Amino acid sequence: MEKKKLFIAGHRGLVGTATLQALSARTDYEVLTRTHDELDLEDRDATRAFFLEHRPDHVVMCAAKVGGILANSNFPVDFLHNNLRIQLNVFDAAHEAGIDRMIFLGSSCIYPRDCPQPIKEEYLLTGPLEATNRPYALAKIAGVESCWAFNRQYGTRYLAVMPTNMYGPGDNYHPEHSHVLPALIRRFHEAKTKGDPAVVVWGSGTPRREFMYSSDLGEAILFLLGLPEEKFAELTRANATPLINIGVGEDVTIREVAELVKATVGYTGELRLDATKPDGTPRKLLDVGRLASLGWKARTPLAVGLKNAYRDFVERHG
Ligand SMILES: NC(=O)C1=CN([C@@H]2O[C@H](COP(=O)(O)OP(=O)(O)OC[C@H]3O[C@@H](n4cnc5c(N)ncnc54)[C@H](OP(=O)(O)O)[C@@H]3O)[C@@H](O)[C@H]2O)C=CC1
Ligand SMILES: C[C@H]1O[C@H](OP(=O)(O)OP(=O)(O)OC[C@H]2O[C@@H](n3cnc4c(=O)[nH]c(N)nc43)[C@H](O)[C@@H]2O)[C@@H](O)[C@@H](O)C1=O
Repeated sequence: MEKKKLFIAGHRGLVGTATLQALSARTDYEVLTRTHDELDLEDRDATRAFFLEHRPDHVVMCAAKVGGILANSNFPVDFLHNNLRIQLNVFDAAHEAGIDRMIFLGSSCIYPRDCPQPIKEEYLLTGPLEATNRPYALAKIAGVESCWAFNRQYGTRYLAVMPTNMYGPGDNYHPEHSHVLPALIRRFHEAKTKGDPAVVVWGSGTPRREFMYSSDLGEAILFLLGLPEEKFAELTRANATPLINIGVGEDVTIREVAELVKATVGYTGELRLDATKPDGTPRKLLDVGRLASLGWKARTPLAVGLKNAYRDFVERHG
C-alpha cells in the first residue's frame, strides 16, 4: 500500500506530540514535521514553498499561539494576529498544493460564553464570546470559516475539530501563562518541595471545565483523519459547517480539580482561592454526540491522566 504523506504542524506542542505518539504504531503514513525554527508558519513565502515542495496528502494543523486565561488577557494582539497569519498561510498553501484532507484544531472557547450546556456544534455564533479569550476565539472562528469557505468554493475536505481543555505529557508548565492543570501541577509540586503552608488557586473555584488527556485527542484526530471516504465527505460537505466537538462528556469545578491535583502531588498544606484573578467562562461542557455517533469515545479517566501528567512533570522539571 502506498503511504500517505502527513504533515503535523506544531508537532512538538501538547497536541502535536500526542498525535505523533498515536501515529507511532501506524505504517500507512509517512510523517512530515518541521519545528518553528525550521519553518515559521507566519512566513507566507516559506510556508508556500514548503507545501509546494512536499505536497502532503493530509495535514493536522496543531501550530498556534496557545495559552491560558492570563496569557490570553495579556497578549491579545499575539493571540489574534499570530493565529490569523498562521491560518491564512497554511490554508492558502494547502489549497495551492492540493492537499486532500486537513484537520484544523480550534478550541471550545469559540462558543458563546453563556451557551446552553452541553454545547452542540450548532451553537457557534449564537451569542457573545467570553472577554478573556475573545481575540483567540475570533481567530479560531475564522479558521472554522476558512475550512467551510474552501470546502464550498473549491470542494476541499477541511475539517475543524473543537477540543475541550487539554492536559498531558509535554504540556506548557509556565507558572502564569499556562492552562490551569499544568499551572497547578507545578504550583503544588513546588509547594510540596519547599514545604510552603498554602497554595493559591486563581478565581472563585466555581467555574466548571471539561479536561481531556492529550493522548486521547491524538487518537481522536487519527480516527477522524482515517474515516472512510463517505464519512469524511459527509463531515466536510459544502452545505454544513465542518465542525466537530472532541471532549469527554463530563466536567468538574476548578476547586474539585485543584483538590485532585493536590492529592495527586501529595501536598498536605492549605488550598487558597484568589478571587482577584479572572474566572473566565462559567462553564463549557461539550456535547460529544456527533463524535460518539461516528464510533469514538475518550477513555482516560481524569485521575489516571493526572497521575501520568504529574509523572511527566517530575521527569522533565522536578
Ligand atoms: N492545550 C489546550 O488545552 C487546547 C489546545 N487546543 C488547540 O490545539 C492546538 C495545539 O495546541 P497545543 O499543542 O496545546 O499548543 P502548544 O503551545 O503546546 O504547541 C503549539 C505548537 O505550535 C508551534 N508553533 C507556534 N507558532 C508557530 C509558527 N509561527 N510556526 C511554526 N510553528 C509554530 C509551536 O512550536 P514551538 O514549540 O517550536 O514554538 C508548538 O509546537 C492549537 O490550535 C490549540 O488552539 C484546543 C483546545 C485546548
Ligand atoms: C483551552 C482554553 O484555555 C483558556 O481558557 P480557560 O478554560 O479559561 O483556561 P485556563 O486553563 O487558563 O483556566 C481555567 C480556569 O482555571 C482557573 N485557574 C485557577 N488557577 C489557575 C492557574 O494557576 N492558571 C490558570 N491558567 N488558570 C487557573 C482560571 O481562573 C479559570 O477559571 C483560553 O486560552 C481559551 O482560549 C482556551 O481555549
